[in-house]
Amino acid sequence: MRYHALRPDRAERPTLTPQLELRGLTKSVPGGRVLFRNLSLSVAAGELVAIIGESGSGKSTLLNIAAGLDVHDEGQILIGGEDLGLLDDRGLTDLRRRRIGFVFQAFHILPYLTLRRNVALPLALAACEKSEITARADAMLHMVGLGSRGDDYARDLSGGELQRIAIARALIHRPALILADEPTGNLDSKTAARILQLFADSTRNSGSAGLLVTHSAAAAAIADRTLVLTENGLAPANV
Ligand SMILES: Nc1ncnc2c1ncn2[C@@H]1O[C@H](COP(=O)(O)OP(=O)(O)OP(=O)(O)O)[C@@H](O)[C@H]1O
Repeated sequence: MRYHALRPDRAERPTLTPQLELRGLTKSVPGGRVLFRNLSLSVAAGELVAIIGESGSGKSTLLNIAAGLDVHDEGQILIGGEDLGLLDDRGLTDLRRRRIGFVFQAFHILPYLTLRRNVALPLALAACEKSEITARADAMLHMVGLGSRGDDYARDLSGGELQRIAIARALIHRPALILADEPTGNLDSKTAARILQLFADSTRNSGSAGLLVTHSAAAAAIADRTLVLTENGLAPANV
């Protein structure tokens, strides 16, 4: 278990407004089974929190709830201080585009687009100038070590390269919150370790709050805090 006190660079930082706040969340699934009750969590800008837990405990469901993609029974979710419960469908969609980045295990990268266009997709939806989109996409490709490959097609990439593109795309619009669901599940352990380090560094450098669901001890070790999900909410994990 790592504590902030072990990281002087983080301990000296002034307290920041949490980018993600979950307050008293309860979620049950059809049939009445309660996945978790009264769950609370606060994640600051630049902080990376790993969530572990048994298969079926509700980790992916929790990420989806944090993004407003699934509904909860009770509780409140704030992203960058904005209360999701006060938004209609359109407001939620807009908030997701502006403030959230996703990295999924299955990548969701479009094979017949170039790497530059894949990475730039969140900006295209935000209606930026074309020159700015290209410059920012190229900067993100550079950050993930694929700076010379913007014109290549995603269909030609390896699993590790695809995951780097997914990270670049998730961060390009400088989201308040980045959510990652088992981002290295398909990768060999050496590639997974590199991708995780990249994910952690990029999240911290972008000043995003990161929430990472994982089964991997290596992934948990790279986070600032690791929490285990149970029916009673989140508790510090012994890793
Ligand atoms: N809409 C739903 N209807 C019925 N059951 C659901 C629904 N959504 C989630 N569940 C159940 O809730 C449980 C939690 O699922 P979830 O995918 O969040 O778990 P997880 O912790 O991410 O699992 P894993 O580690 O295996 O990926 C599962 O048993 C799943 O079948």
